[in-house]
Amino acid sequence: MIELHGLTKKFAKDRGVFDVSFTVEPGTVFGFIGPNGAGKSTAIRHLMGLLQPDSGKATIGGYDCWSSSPNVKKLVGYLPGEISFPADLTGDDILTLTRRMDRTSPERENELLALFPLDTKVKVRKMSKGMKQKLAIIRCFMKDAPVYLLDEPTSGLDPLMQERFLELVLREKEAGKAILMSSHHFPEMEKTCDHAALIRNGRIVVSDSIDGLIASSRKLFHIEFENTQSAQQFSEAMHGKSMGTRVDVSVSTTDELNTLLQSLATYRVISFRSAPADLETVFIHYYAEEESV
Ligand SMILES: Nc1ncnc2c1ncn2[C@@H]1O[C@H](COP(=O)(O)OP(=O)(O)OP(=O)(O)O)[C@@H](O)[C@H]1O
Repeated sequence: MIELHGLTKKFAKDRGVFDVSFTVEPGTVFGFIGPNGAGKSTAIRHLMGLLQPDSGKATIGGYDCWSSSPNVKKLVGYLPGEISFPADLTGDDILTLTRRMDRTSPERENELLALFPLDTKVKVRKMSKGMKQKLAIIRCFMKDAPVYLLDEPTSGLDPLMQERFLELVLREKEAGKAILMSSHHFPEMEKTCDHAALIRNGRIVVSDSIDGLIASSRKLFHIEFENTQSAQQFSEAMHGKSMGTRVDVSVSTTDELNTLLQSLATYRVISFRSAPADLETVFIHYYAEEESV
């Protein structure tokens, strides 16, 4: 439904997106992860027909996002990363405009207003960041679109609203929508996404199903030894991190795991715990590498 094929747009050296390809099928959520300035919004703006690629292409429902932009826009609910409603309009004004433009159903609008309560009489200039975000979410989902492009959708929302937003995304996914969602928030990606890709310096560096990503991640173990001397010895041998009698150590291959278990068998161990693998473990080191560049 959503397809990027070798999408390339160069703003400056290493700035932009380079040879980005992925597909989002109906009834699935695709997570787009990456450090600040990595190229997530640029890719999403191409899908909205707001930018013309230098090469490659973006299509939605078979329509080219640049040359058939009006057809694409009919299929898409878009939540931009930066909300910029006219400051002098009220929430009601914006919802009325949306109703007219997208011929939305009053039931869907009321349902969304019940999920994300909002004083719609207030002018945009007087709204908090979270209020504007709720208004943008209501506006985006009022359109019962087959495709949603969501750029950092939970930014500014409080935890209850974040939770409601995730429920809404899961419901829309059940209804067969194709959803692309960019975020820096790993737990919410893990709850909603079927597939995720990490983009860095404009290039996709990892892309897989969530289960595949987690299965391939480094496994972290917390081990408690009888004394600090054993902990230190073991930690040095296994390149772990020791804190008193405790050692944290991670492994990525079966060979490494077996070396760890063999070495451990020569010590008296008090407790051995494996930390649950999650998306954060998979991706966080890409963010750390970015910092050290
Ligand atoms: N119109 C533009 N002209 C020139 N450079 C741009 C333009 N839009 C984006 N860039 C640059 O392209 C790169 C990617 O920006 P983009 O906004 O896509 O990142 P992002 O992954 O969405 O970041 P964030 O997580 O901070 O929102 C950045 O280096 C940015 O400065």
